[in-house]
Amino acid sequence: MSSDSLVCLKDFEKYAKEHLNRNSWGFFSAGAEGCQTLRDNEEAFRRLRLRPRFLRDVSVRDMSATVLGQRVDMPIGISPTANQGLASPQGEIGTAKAAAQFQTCMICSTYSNFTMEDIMNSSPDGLKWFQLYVRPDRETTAGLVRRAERAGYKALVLTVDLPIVGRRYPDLRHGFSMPPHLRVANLGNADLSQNKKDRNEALDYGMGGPDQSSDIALSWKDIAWLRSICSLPIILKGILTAEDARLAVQHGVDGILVSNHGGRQLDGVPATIEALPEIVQAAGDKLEVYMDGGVRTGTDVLKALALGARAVFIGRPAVWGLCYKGQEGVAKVLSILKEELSLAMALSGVSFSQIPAIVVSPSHSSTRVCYDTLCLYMIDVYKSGLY
Ligand SMILES: Cc1cc2nc3c(=O)[nH]c(=O)nc-3n(C[C@H](O)[C@H](O)[C@H](O)COP(=O)(O)O)c2cc1C
Ligand SMILES: CCCCCCC(=O)C(=O)O
Repeated sequence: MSSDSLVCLKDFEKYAKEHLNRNSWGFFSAGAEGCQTLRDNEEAFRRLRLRPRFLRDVSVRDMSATVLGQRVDMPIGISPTANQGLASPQGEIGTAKAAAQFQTCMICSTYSNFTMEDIMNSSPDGLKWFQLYVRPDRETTAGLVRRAERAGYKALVLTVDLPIVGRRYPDLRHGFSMPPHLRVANLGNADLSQNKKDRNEALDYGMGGPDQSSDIALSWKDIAWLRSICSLPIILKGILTAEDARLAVQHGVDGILVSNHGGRQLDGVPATIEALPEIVQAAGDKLEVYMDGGVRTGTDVLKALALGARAVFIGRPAVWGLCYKGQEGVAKVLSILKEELSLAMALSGVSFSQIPAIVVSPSHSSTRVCYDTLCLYMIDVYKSGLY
């Protein structure tokens, strides 16, 4: 299949579905339980409408942004996904090189198949953050954090929405297993993947089972502990409410990545694009807010930016690209999204991807966002009843 025939991210999803085996496709595509949230992440974008403005000279569109003081060429980064070796032998190294090629941010999972050092060394000039799962053994966790800092990662992304792994039916039905050639590289191949027969132990990660791999007792006080062992900025990934956003501010966190783990954890939580506005409002100018979940087109990116995200991240679409052609496939996915964002900006009269000010008006049925000194209205059709 030539790359010309894949023109949108959904084409890459189709390709991955046709080419991955059941084990890998099941792992990458799964959502939790009935997959309400998984579906809603994409559908909620479709419920939003853009109000374009014209005659605004859109001949130059600047898509660059800064995240925690670091410049990126576009406000579209790559979220952490475990086990990218299931999609391509290039694994996380292919993804990292593509992200560096586009001068954008890649978040590397604790559960990568290459070590964080190998990933960094493959593309040292690209901006990388390290995603952390806090393990019950604090010494192991501290070791990961220190290694990430030493290797050159610029932030710690602490995932907070996975005290226990969600119930994902495909993994339960078929018994997810890691092929023997892949390893959980950062943990020296800790026993996270041994073809367990017991379907209740789902992902072989031991989550919630006897060999628990994530610290279920993790709490707000541990932010101070993390701060005490490293000097990297801390981003919380998985926050979905204004209440928790306010706590994040109180605990001196540097950023929030609004996420529902791609619909893989608690089914029934809001789509991330719906959760975003209350978090942006609660965070004010105290910390940076990013989002992921269901971003599939340039207009999705524009909607998230208009609702106050500083940048968006993609999870599965990068994996689909990787499956298609390794680094080249991920680069193609990024180039499509970038091109679509550029087009969406031109067609809506927007010249910059950074938002100087946000005004959320609770009394109004729409959320009013000052964008590039213009006003762009995002109308939630459910709330407004206008359509
Ligand atoms: C196969 C897969 C593996 C994931 N692994 C991780 C992980 O290791 N750490 C993490 O914080 N989030 C992980 N996530 C969640 C993603 O970081 C991200 O939140 C989600 O995929 C975004 O939604 P999208 O796939 O619709 O873009 C994973 C998601 C998928 C689909
Ligand atoms: C101990 C954590 C296992 C999680 C595996 C990776 C992940 O986040 C996922 O959604 O899958």
